[in-house]
Amino acid sequence: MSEKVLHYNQPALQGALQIPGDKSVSHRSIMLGSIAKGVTTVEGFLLGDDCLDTIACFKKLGVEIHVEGTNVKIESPGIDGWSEPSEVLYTGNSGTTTRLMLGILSGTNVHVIMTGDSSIAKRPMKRVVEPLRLMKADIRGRADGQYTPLAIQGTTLQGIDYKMPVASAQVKSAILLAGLRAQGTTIVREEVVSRDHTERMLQQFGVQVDVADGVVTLEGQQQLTATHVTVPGDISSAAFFLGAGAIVPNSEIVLKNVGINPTRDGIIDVLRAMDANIEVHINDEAVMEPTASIHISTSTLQGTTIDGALIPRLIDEIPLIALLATQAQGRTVIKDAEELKVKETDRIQAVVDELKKLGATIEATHDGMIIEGPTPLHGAKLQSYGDHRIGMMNAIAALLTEGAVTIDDVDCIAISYPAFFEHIDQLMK
Ligand SMILES: O=C(O)C1=C[C@@H](OP(=O)(O)O)[C@@H](O)[C@H](O)C1
Ligand SMILES: C=C(OP(=O)(O)O)C(=O)O
Repeated sequence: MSEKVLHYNQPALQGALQIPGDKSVSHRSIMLGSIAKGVTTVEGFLLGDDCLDTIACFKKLGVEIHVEGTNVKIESPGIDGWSEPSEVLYTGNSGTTTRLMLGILSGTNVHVIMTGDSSIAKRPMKRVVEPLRLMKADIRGRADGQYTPLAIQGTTLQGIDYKMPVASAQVKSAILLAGLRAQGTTIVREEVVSRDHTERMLQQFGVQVDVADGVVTLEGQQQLTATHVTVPGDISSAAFFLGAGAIVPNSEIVLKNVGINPTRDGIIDVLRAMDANIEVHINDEAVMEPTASIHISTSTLQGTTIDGALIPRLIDEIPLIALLATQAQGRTVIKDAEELKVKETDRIQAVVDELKKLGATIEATHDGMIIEGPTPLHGAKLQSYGDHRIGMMNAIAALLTEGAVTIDDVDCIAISYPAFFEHIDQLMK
């Protein structure tokens, strides 16, 4: 665990950044490329620790994967040709890897044991295991399959018609990926729509998936056709610099290659609602995952309310949004965000505790937080709780303080954004 002392002395941020690959799309490119027989190529892959753990899992299943810079070549015998691994699959810190792999592995003919780090060991897996068991999956784990380590014996699955009890793309994706192998039709019904990268990418691999009014339908036993995947930049990574550009004095930033999938772009709506100086220049709407160049400059922000269907569209950006709210005029209310409690750490508690240490006026509620602004922030000793998004929120806060901010663990930031500190330095030149 490496500590870092940040003493930026209130810089102005100027210039352009190329945003690195989207974590959700990168995971899925390896997964679908491994299910498909033949050669799949990926460009713009995120070399974050979570995505590298996904690659390591599929290598253990006998898939050949070569990484060269941000290009990846996947040569797979196809899901029916995977070999039974003699070692445990390690999913690290990645909820996405663990939950989507559960769905994929349930319908294979291999036995696998999966485990992750100490954070994964606390994250709820029953939300995926329960619907998969209804599909006849054979999964065992601690507390009746709630926690890792998990043992999966691949078997023949049945399609399911499932109403989602929680807005979660990981649960939806696990069911759809199991449904691909199942007998009959699989239907997933969402009351609040979660990110749809799996549906989009399945279509790109030639799978017939119907999506209408929050209902996703696919027929089982479809084959995937190997293809080429272009990964858009990660809007969840870009968010930290969108935020920095809006609150650090005398700043003007251009973020290039930002994925603006409408199930992910809630941060743009929030910045607009807060009166930020933001301009979005769309590159090409016709591609599977559209991207844009986003211009942002120092803004006088207003408080806002964030709730309901907006929450899944910005769930990972809430730590950063809370920091923005400390600099906005008036009250910001974040509600309907209980899901934050079951991320890498309890993000409601972590955000409130760390921003309070910096001098913010912020209170936790049962499903979110309430922030009063603007408040000047001062230096402090902060914790990341091994959570990359909390680590990055802390580091962006350090751009505003006169005194130094010490962060206990900055290594965790490499989970989703290995170039994060280089990018801060790039904008300060
Ligand atoms: O499907 C995905 O790639 C993800 C879905 C979200 O989690 P939930 O499905 O738990 O909401 C998100 O928080 C996570 O960072 C990535
Ligand atoms: C919650 C996150 O990821 P995961 O669920 O894949 O660990 C995240 O990246 O913020």
